[in-house]
Formats: sequence, structure tokens, C-alpha cells
Amino acid sequence: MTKIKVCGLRRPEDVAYVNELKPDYVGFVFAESKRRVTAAAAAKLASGLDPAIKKVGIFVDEDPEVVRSIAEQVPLDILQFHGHESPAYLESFGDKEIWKALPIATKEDIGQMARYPQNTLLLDAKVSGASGGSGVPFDWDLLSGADLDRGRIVLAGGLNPDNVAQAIEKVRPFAVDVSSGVETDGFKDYQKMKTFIEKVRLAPQ
Ligand SMILES: O=C(O)c1ccccc1N[C@@H]1O[C@H](COP(=O)(O)O)[C@@H](O)[C@H]1O
Repeated sequence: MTKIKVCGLRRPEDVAYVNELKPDYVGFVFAESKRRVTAAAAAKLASGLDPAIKKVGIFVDEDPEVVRSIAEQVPLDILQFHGHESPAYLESFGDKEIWKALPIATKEDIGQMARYPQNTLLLDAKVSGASGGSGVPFDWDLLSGADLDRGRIVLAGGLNPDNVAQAIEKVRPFAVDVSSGVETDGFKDYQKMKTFIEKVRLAPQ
């Protein structure tokens, strides 16, 4: 079954939604973003989460000491990096599970996958001026011929209730990651989140 991550929780209501709908992962954004939360706010939200839901912290070219400090304050299961982090930077977090985001716009971008053989890769749209969370999909056909069996692939970028089933059929990812596509006016929307999760669970696997 394709795993589901809902990213960008900011409010107690968002925690209530995911506790009911039970995605596999939720994300807290600690990078520059309209969804940014402080470590203290994320820790408070995380304390109310169903313990079965794994917590992912999102960072962009952050000082590793800051990442470590946040991961001590918020019990993060996974670190997700959306900047220019090198393999050596990622290795500095030892055994911690890492998801490395790669922005995809061309076939050449697919070549970056070989740089990170150890990590789960999160394939996202490349959007000028944004590190993620832009709500824009990329052309999934660019992945034809890519080594999608190299390890876990998380598909992100502009997923929503209307396109997620097709995305799963084309890419067969380990997980799908959604933020903008389950929001209305910048806030998480219960009905969109519910429909998104239903579409993933009903998609032929
Ligand atoms: O969500 C954000 O604001 C964000 C900011 C900086 C880096 C990553 C961010 N989110 C991640 O972006 C992708 C795609 O999101 P969307 O569904 O297109 O809105 C996803 O992996 C989020 O975790």
C-alpha cells in the first residue's frame, strides 16, 4: 500500500484531522515558508499526535546544529532536506532516517538521483524561487527510464485528490507527499485531506 505523508501541519485542528484520517507521516516545516513552525509549536502539536503517525521535519540548507537541536525538542522520526545538502552533510546525522528532496524539471535533474544512493529520495517539482510546497506538479513522464527500484521514492509536488491516483499508477512510489493540494485559503482542509487519503487507499497497488 502506498504510504501517505501530509505536510505542513500548523494548527491543533490539523492534528485532529490527521488523528482521524491516519496518514502514515506528517511534516512540520522548519524552513522559510508560510507553513513554518517554531520548534516549540511543533513540539506542542506533536505531543497531541497519534503515536502511530511518524513525524518528519522539513529543512532547507540549515545549519546541522540547528537541525539537531530541533530534532531534540521535537521527537522527529525523519529529517527531510529540500536544499543543496551534500551526501556528507546527510551522513553527519548518522542513523537518522533521511529523505532527500530532488527538484525535477528536466531529464538532467534525474541524473542527481545517483548522488544519493543511501537515502530515500523525494522527487518534487523544480520551481524558481521556491524550495518546496509550491503546489506545482512536474512531468512524471520524465521518470521513464529512471531507476525507480533503486530504493524508496517519495513522490511530491502538486499532488491533490484529482491527480494522486494517476501519479501512483505512473510512478509506483513508496509514498506520496501532499501539502498545497489539501489546503483551502492556505489552511489544511479536512474534506480535501479525507478525499486525498481515500484516493490513495483505493488506487490499484
Ligand atoms: O510546504 C512548504 O512550505 C515547504 C517549504 C520548503 C520546503 C519544502 C516544503 N514542503 C514540501 O514541498 C513538497 C511539495 O509540496 P506541495 O504538495 O507541492 O505543496 C512536499 O514534499 C512538502 O513536504
